[in-house]
Amino acid sequence: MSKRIDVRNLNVYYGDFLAVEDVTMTIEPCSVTALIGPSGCGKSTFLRTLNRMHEVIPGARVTGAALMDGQNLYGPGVDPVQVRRQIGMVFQRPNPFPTMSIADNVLAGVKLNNRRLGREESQDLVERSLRGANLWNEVKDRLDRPGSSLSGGQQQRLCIARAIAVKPDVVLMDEPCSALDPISTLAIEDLIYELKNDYTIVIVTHNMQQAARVSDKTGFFNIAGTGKPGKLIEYAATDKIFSNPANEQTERYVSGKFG
Ligand SMILES: Nc1ncnc2c1ncn2[C@@H]1O[C@H](COP(=O)(O)OP(=O)(O)OP(=O)(O)O)[C@@H](O)[C@H]1O
Repeated sequence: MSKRIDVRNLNVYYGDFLAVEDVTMTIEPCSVTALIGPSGCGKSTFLRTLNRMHEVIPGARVTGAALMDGQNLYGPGVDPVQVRRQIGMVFQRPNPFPTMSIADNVLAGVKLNNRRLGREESQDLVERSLRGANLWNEVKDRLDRPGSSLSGGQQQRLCIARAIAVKPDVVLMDEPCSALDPISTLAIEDLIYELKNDYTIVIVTHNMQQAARVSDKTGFFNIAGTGKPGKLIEYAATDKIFSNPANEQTERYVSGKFG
């Protein structure tokens, strides 16, 4: 089930370094939200805080709050592993387990969560997840082949199938197409468009055309200079950000004058 995320006055630190300052935004369910901005402005850092993935980096921490349907993801007693089950992530480079079969790759996240599945249930889940990731027709006759036997674009869709197999509420994507050719990129963009019917999607992208094509809302982050924190400069409907932004920095960035 797709859920809303409310970020309130979130600061993100690496040790003493304030990497992202004071972000407040509401990410709507059943929608695609794109995060854009120049290199180093903190898009990926911010994205990772939404499922507490930044905590795998020693010294990384946040202040402020991020709520999912009202529940503070940083509240006392909240298990980050459980947060990551509800809020899945797809990375820049497709990272299937290379020697594991296609079917086992789909089930890998579910098994990590210690769920035992019967044979029929496993087969159903593999098929449903691969259909959900628009990959079923291409792989249905070779489910026992290794994940590494697929093309890069297929591997990325396999990773999306793995992410949705655990039935998350939100899927975070960190530049999911940057390692892919244009045709595979379009396949992933079509998929993102379909996935928003069932999930809240947040995508970091360097590609402004991609943000314009796939997202409903766009957040523009910027940085005042090296060593300064990244900030959310403007957050609005994607049409508005690209055609009539309120902030001059946004206008300069989306019109290609810097970045
Ligand atoms: N693991 C880390 N340890 C310390 N500092 C980090 C770490 N990861 C990122 N940073 C710093 O945090 C700031 C934001 O980096 P981040 O990668 O989030 O930016 P970004 O907007 O996603 O950049 P890009 O578009 O180049 O991927 C940068 O100053 C970066 O050097």
